Amino acid sequence: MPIRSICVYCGSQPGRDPAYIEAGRALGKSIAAHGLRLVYGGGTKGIMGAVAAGVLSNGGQVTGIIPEFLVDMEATRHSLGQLDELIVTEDMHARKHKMFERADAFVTLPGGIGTLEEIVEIMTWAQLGRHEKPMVFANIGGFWDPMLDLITHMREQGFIHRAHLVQPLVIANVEEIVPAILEQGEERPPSSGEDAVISRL
Ligand SMILES: Nc1ncnc2c1ncn2[C@@H]1O[C@H](COP(=O)(O)O)[C@@H](O)[C@H]1O
Repeated sequence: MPIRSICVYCGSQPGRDPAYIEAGRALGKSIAAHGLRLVYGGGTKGIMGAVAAGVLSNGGQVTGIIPEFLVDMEATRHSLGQLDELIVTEDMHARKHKMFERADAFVTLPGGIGTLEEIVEIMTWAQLGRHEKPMVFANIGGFWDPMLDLITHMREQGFIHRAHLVQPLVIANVEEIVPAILEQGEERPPSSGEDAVISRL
């Protein structure tokens, strides 16, 4: 499956550790350097803004997908105008579906409830066999460890069915994320997904 675009889910806030913003910028830079398009939620603040800035300042392409009601919560409409593609949707459901359609892979940086909901939905759709797109937890400073422990607990307790379909990569080093996705995209067709690239749950 050729990888042309990567959807990044992340916090609309910067978080406490400056490493999160740095990771956002570095991931954006890496996406641009590999000639891929960023698909994201259109936010210009927090880690979302850092990822988009990282892509744009390195000559990359960005699609922002944002529901109408969030546009006016952004700092300036001008900053949204800097994206090379802006899609305004009617509501959150349409936004998430459009992000899914437009992306060939998904990366989750640190974030809050919104970020959590987005990646959990994508994992749910993988479990249901709706897609085989690569999914990555960018485990900056171990941020996702509690979530990964919970998923392991669910699996051990027999609540994750078709577990072979829900095998996100867990990668702590931002520089390794895009290469790992590209490698999985090359390897993957049909029913694979069993081999570890970096580390899997
Ligand atoms: N200002 C915002 N612009 C775009 N999207 C936003 C904004 N604020 C929140 N969101 C939504 O929340 C997630 C990230 O949520 P966190 O709770 O900060 O993790 C983002 O993808 C949007 O769905």
